[in-house]
Order: sequence, then C-alpha cells, then structure tokens
Amino acid sequence: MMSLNTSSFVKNSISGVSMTQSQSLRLLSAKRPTVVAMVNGNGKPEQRNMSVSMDSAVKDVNAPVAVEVDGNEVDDKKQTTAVGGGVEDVYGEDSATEDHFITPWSVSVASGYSLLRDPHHNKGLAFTEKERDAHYLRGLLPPVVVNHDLQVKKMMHNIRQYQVPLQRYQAMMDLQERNERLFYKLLIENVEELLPIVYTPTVGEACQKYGSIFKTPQGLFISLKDKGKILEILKNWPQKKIQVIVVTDGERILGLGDLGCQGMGIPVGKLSLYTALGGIRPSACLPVTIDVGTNNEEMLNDEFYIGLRQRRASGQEYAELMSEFMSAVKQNYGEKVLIQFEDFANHNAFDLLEKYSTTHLVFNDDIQGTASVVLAGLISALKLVGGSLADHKFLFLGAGEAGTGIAELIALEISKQTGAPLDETRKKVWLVDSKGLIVKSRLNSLQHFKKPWAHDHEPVSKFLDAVKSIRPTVLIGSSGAGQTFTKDVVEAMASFNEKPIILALSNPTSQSECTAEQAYTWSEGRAIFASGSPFAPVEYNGKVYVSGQSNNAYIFPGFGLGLIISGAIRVHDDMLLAASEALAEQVTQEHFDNGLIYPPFTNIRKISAHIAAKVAAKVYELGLASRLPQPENLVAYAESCMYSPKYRNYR
Ligand SMILES: O=C([O-])CC(=O)C(=O)O
Ligand SMILES: [Mg+2]
Repeated sequence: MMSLNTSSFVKNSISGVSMTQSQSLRLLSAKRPTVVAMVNGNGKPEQRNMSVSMDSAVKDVNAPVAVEVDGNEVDDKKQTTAVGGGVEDVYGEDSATEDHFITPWSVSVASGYSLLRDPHHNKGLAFTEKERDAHYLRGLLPPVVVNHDLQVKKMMHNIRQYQVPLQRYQAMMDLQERNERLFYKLLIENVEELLPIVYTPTVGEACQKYGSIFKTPQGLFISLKDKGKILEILKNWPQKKIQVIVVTDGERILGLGDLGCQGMGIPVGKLSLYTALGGIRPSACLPVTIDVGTNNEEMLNDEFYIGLRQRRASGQEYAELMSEFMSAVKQNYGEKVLIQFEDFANHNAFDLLEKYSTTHLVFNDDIQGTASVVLAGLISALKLVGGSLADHKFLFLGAGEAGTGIAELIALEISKQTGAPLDETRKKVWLVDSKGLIVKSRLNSLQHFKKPWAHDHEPVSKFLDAVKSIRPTVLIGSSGAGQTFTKDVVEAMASFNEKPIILALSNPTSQSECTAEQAYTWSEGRAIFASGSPFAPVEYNGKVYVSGQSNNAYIFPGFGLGLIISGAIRVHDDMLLAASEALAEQVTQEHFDNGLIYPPFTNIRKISAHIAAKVAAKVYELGLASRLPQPENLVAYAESCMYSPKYRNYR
C-alpha cells in the first residue's frame, strides 16, 4: 500500500468518500515520477474530502517517500513492514470487526501490481522489457513479451471458442475492464463480428440478465435516493473532462420494454461505439442510468435485480430528478457536453427532448439518430428503385419515437427538396399504431406526437388492410413488436411494387418485424431489405442476398464527433439531414450492385469522419459552433481528432 516511491503513474485512488477531513493525507514525494497521470483529475488532484498534494510529488523527485496522516509524517518502511515479514495493521483493517468503522482508503501509485490492474494503462504481456524494469513489473508477468497484434489474435481466438453470445459479451466486458486499448483495437479491427456482441442483439440479452452477470460496475447509477446529491455523484466519477453522456432510465430498452436499472448495458454499449466507431476518447464518455424504479414485475421479483425495488416514479417526482440531473451535468461539465437520451419510453422521450433542446446540447438517438439513418437508407434506395423521395409513399407500423421521428425527417427532406410546406409533405407518410391507421377521426384521442400524422382516410384497424389500402412503396417497422410483417403483408407489398422497400427496424433480432429470409422469400427476391439488428446473408433461388443494417450506430458516433469538433452548443434538424446525406454518399456502386443501401461497417471510422465533417460544416453554417476558426479541411480535422487504441510507450 505504501510503495509510493515506485512510480511513473501517480494515482490517487481513495476509494469511497468516507475519509474525514481531519484525516488529511499528504503525499510528499515520489521517486522517479516521469509521467504523472492522475485518475481523479486532469492534471489537478481531487481535493474534496482530503488534501493530497501531487505537485510536491512531481517536484521533489528524489526525496524519500513519506505519507502524512493527520499532519504526522509517517515513514513508509516503518509503517508497512513489521518484523518477521508481516504487514502491520496500521489502520486497523485486519483487527476491525464488522461492527467497527474504518475508512477504506488507499493511496497507490499505478506501477507494478496496480498498473496491471488499471485498465486505462495496462498492456498485459505487451509491456516491454524496459517498461517492466521501469515500472516494477518484473516477476508479475511471465517472461514473454508479445505485441498488440498478437494480443488481438489471441483474444479473438478465445472469444470464438464461446458458442453462446452472452459468454462472448462477458468476455468482451471483462477485457474492457482489464485492458481498454486492447478492447478497442479488437472492436475496431473486428467490427462486423463484434458489433452483434457488444451491441444489438446480445446487449439486449445482457440487460435482461444484467443482475446475475453483474461483476464490475460500469457507468454512473443515479437513483431516486440520490435526490439533492446528483452534483456530488457526478464528482465521484473519476474522469472530469466529459464530452458525451448517454443516459437512459431503462423504461424502453430496445424492443424489450422496461428493464429498469439493468438498462445500463445500453449506455455502456452505445459509448463503446462512440469510441470505436466515432473516435471519442473513452475517458470523455460517461454512461448514466437514472433509476426511478421499474414496472417490470419480473425484475421486481428477481432476487438478483440490481435496481430500486419499487414501481416507477412519474410526474413531478420524475421531472424533478431529471431536472436536477440536467442542471448538474451543465454545472459540472459546461455547455458543450453532449447528452444523448437513449431508450426512454415515448411519453418521456418527446417531452425531455423538447424541454431541454433549448438549454442543453441534447440528442435523442431513438427519435433523431434512427430518423437520420433511415433517411440515409432511403436516399440510397432511390438509386435502386428510381424516383425522388416525393414520388414515394411511406407506411409505418409503430408511431412512437422511431416512427414519428423518421416520418418527420422524411417530410422535412421532401419539403426542402420540393419547396412544399411541411403540412403538405407529411401527407406522403402514414402511420399505424396499436389502434390502427392514424386518421383524422382519431385526432382528439391521439398523443401529441401522433397528431401531425392524422390524415383524411376512413378508419382501418388491421395493419394488413392499411397496407392494402395505402399501397405504400416503403414499409417501415418501428413498433418494437416482432413478426408483425407477416407473409400476407410482404406478399401484398410485392404485389404492387416491383422492388418493395422493407425496413424491419425493431431490436433486438427477436423483435424484428420479419427476418431477412422471410423478406426475400415472400417477395420472391425482389425486396430491398434492411433491419435494425443484423441478419446473416440469405440464399434464395441460388442467389445470395446481403441485407443492410439500418441502425442508428451508423449515425450517432459520427454525429457526436461532428458536434464535438465544432464545439456545437445546440442540435438542429438540419444537422441530422447533413448526417443522412453524408452516410448515403458513402454507398458505392459496388454496394448497390449487391443490393445494399448502407455501406458495410468495416469502414465505419472513415464513414464517421465524413459524417462528422458534414455535421460540423452545418454547425458552422448555422452559427452554432464555438470552436473558431473553422478548420479548412473538416474531414482531415475530424480524422485527426479520433482516438486510436495504439499503446503508448511508458518512460
Ligand atoms: O440500440 C439499437 O440497436 C438501436 C436503438 O437505439 C434501439 O433499438 O433502441
Ligand atoms: Mg435506442
């Protein structure tokens, strides 16, 4: 514990906040500190409940190490090593009974054993001979030194041994907690293979079982119990310079419904993609779950459930907690932190976005990210089916966040292209909810976000009848309910369209409106199909069909990067349109020839840089940028800003 003299990484790792102020702890010096990285700060030590002077540690490099407790200097060797090799129980940790109070404190230098257990700096077997000498790692590692590439090869080999996706997920999470740079190198270099593990569909199953597979906590949990203390909680997070927060309240996790506090898997997964796909530094990402209870009886009765065991708070109680969170975030991280709302239920999602879009840099991935990715897919699908957006007719199953969000962006784009007013262009878009086609006669009973879509038509209660009556060219599933694009529905689409566009967006795979195989088979190979969760290629009548993944993962990482590099202070719909156009531009003739309307994920970092550049350009154009002057080449600038998981050399 007292091996403070062994350092190049000085780390203040007081665990918990229970140290009293009188127990001030002072690190006076450290020998040979060549690089000083403080986990609790950005060059400045954290000084809330204790006073720790790291400055002196840097200046006085050759002085012997001593620690001061309550103002008394304590000799390192004397205190830690008792005669006979035992370690003196200076702080009573060993002698304390369960009823005694002790302070769980430790001051450590991230070298040696602790360096190997620090995921941000650990390199495992890739530590060089020189680093092993300089950082007290001798003997703590077997003799072999391997390079980063071999580590990737070995990890992929190991992960492929697991047949069960959830085991692969757990292996990936363990790696993230052990060696962050190896985790990201693996994910970036094997994105097509690993995306379905750290993201949909496996992350959905992980959330359902989060309590029983829970090991190391990831992200920040804020519950109703923390009312009045949210700012304090934000300060418990070790990183101070946060650029992106993904926050959920767990009420609508993918198409799986209310998973309460166990929704944490989603912000964690989304932020892994922010880093791997969009190049945001991992230390700048903060996953948050707001726990206001759950209405999921299964969770409430599950002995391994990790959240508050109560029914969801709503109304004023809910609004106040969210309001405190939003204020605390701005107070702690400033105006330019991006807050991504994720997997909130409809009734809160629209209200939160509307309420905070004028005061914060907020983005709702399910409303806006999904809209942008679908619009991109439609723009590129036009190359296969012909016509302009205005020539098409769209029918949605599902009139929630994704459905109405996409509908609005389509109407907006048509309006921009044709000059027709939004009220008119919206008439190209029809939505079906659980009560049937949304029509004028239902207007008074509709939730506010559905009202713009109530058009003149007689009531139609069955989805199949709506398909037959509207005769859309594009069918979009966004209801979260699986197997709703039945054989009859797909056959109807194929009967009045040469190339029906069918998007089954609901996640995870179990909630997909139909499978890729069903779409191709039932349309006799004519469908242009994409889905929210990935499907393997399908063989039909001797031809192989590769479907695209219409998932907001294409958009949010590059979109967020664009906001960050321009220092955006607000999100505007035109930025979403810019992102759609940028993504659609990345689809090549070769992709079209294979029936694809999205580029493969393999090149996603390049794609993200393009999206970021177009989004940033729009931010500058709209006068919403705070990073001035505008860089000349925004693509090159975006690329230069992206985090790379390459190992650093330690002196
Ligand atoms: O997470 C995903 O795969 C896409 C998404 O936002 C959702 O389904 O809620
Ligand atoms: Mg989502």
